[in-house]
Amino acid sequence: MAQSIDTLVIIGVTGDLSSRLLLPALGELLTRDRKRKLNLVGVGAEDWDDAKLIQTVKTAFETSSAKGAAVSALIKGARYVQADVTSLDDVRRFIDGVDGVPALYFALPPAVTAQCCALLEQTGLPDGTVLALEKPFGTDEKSAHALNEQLLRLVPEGRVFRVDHFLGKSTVLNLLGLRFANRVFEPLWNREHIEKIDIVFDEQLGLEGRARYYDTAGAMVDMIQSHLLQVLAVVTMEPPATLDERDVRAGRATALRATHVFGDDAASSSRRARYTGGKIGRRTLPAYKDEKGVDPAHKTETLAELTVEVRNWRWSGVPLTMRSGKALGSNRSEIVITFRNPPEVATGFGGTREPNVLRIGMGPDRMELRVNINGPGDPMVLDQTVFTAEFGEGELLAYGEVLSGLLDADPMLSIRGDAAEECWRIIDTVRAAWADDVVPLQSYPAGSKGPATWAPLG
Ligand SMILES: NC(=O)C1=CN([C@@H]2O[C@H](COP(=O)(O)OP(=O)(O)OC[C@H]3O[C@@H](n4cnc5c(N)ncnc54)[C@H](OP(=O)(O)O)[C@@H]3O)[C@@H](O)[C@H]2O)C=CC1
Ligand SMILES: O=C1O[C@H](COP(=O)(O)O)[C@@H](O)[C@H](O)[C@H]1O
Repeated sequence: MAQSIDTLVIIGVTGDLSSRLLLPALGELLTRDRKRKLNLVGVGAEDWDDAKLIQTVKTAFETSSAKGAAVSALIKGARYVQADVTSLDDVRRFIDGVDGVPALYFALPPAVTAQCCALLEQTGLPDGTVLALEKPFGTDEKSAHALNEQLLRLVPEGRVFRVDHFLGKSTVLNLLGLRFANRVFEPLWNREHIEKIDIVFDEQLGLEGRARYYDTAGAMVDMIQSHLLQVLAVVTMEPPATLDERDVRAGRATALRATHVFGDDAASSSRRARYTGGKIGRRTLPAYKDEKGVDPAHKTETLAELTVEVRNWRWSGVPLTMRSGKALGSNRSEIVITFRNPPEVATGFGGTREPNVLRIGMGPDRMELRVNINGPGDPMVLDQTVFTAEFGEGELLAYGEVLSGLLDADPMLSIRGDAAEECWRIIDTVRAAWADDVVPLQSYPAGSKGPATWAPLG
């Protein structure tokens, strides 16, 4: 812990992200770091007061069993400021009231964040201020670039945190150790030995009342543009010399710069679909188009798939497919690495010819390696056996890792500005093809595996 922030200002503290994800993770972090001294200021448009904020913080902290000196001190001093952060006077008021060096966490709709940042150019910021912005960062490559320029007028790059909580997931962090601290995987981690890589994030969750945001985002922007491309960057990056943010972020950004839609053909490399009514366990879900707040004219996809390639010596020609969707029959969150078959298997062997497969689960955090061995019974008949390892849960929730980096001013888990733009560059041609209806919007019943014609991944 190398604390450099005195006050965490959560702007949009009355919203879902703050109460469901940020505050519980903060409680967990303060439970671990008992010596951390942190003030909390909540900013929101709602007519709340300090007592209401404190009650919200306590309720959120209970969900992560937060306790200890740092927790009690933060709760005692928590302060609420009612403000419309698109009003210059209101922004000036809450900035002037901040003690010490602040981290401003924008837990706001992205368009409101951009408006607020424009006003901060007029008010100025205390020395050392750190800014944390949620995804989606911009709405396309051009707007992400403009937002980067705007932020750099406020603070230097090292103090801008473009948050992607998937980078804080313990399995994604474990990937660094798995890849770069072992002799057995890295020499095989290339086009000579790997046939394909699939990164899958299927959810049973449906819209969950998030139409205001999701109906203009869809699965491609909500999950692939941000989270899954970041996972892909960690899977495909070159070994960093150190875990310093300069090496790790440069490694991820370089991998993303080399990433392109497979064959530059958005039509054959992407698929999209939207759920119709159905049952997930005991829950009955209406069709997405009938959910409250949805405008069917947006043709928002709730399931997206995209195959890309990383154009460098290591990965040339290897298809990397990302898929994410909502209202599916089961939760599935994993990276699946399928190896090429051996060049020759001795004549005389019977049994399986399945390839070696490495599965890395992103919750539950586990690893599974499938290998062919002379199994029980006839020794000339090959069987596939599975080595498994439980990674165990990380010390902190993903947002706890993110907040820890933010409060200690270590941007290793933050997306560098150029990388944020690259992620839009990668998907922008696909979104244009979808807008032109080059790729049909298919459908699948809620609770199913997706459209019946889609081949399963991994
Ligand atoms: N919720 C989630 O699971 C996740 C969210 N995110 C990202 O986090 C961000 C916030 O999302 P989420 O919390 O879900 O959204 P919500 O709509 O639940 O919360 C946004 C908050 O911002 C407040 N707000 C809006 N305009 C203003 C304004 N002018 N002045 C002051 N406060 C304002 C809203 O207040 P009011 O309701 O009164 O308008 C609301 O409390 C988004 O960028 C989202 O993509 C990222 C990962 C997960
Ligand atoms: O950011 C988001 O992530 C969640 C999934 O993340 P998890 O940490 O809850 O597993 C996803 O449901 C949501 O749509 C998306 O906005």
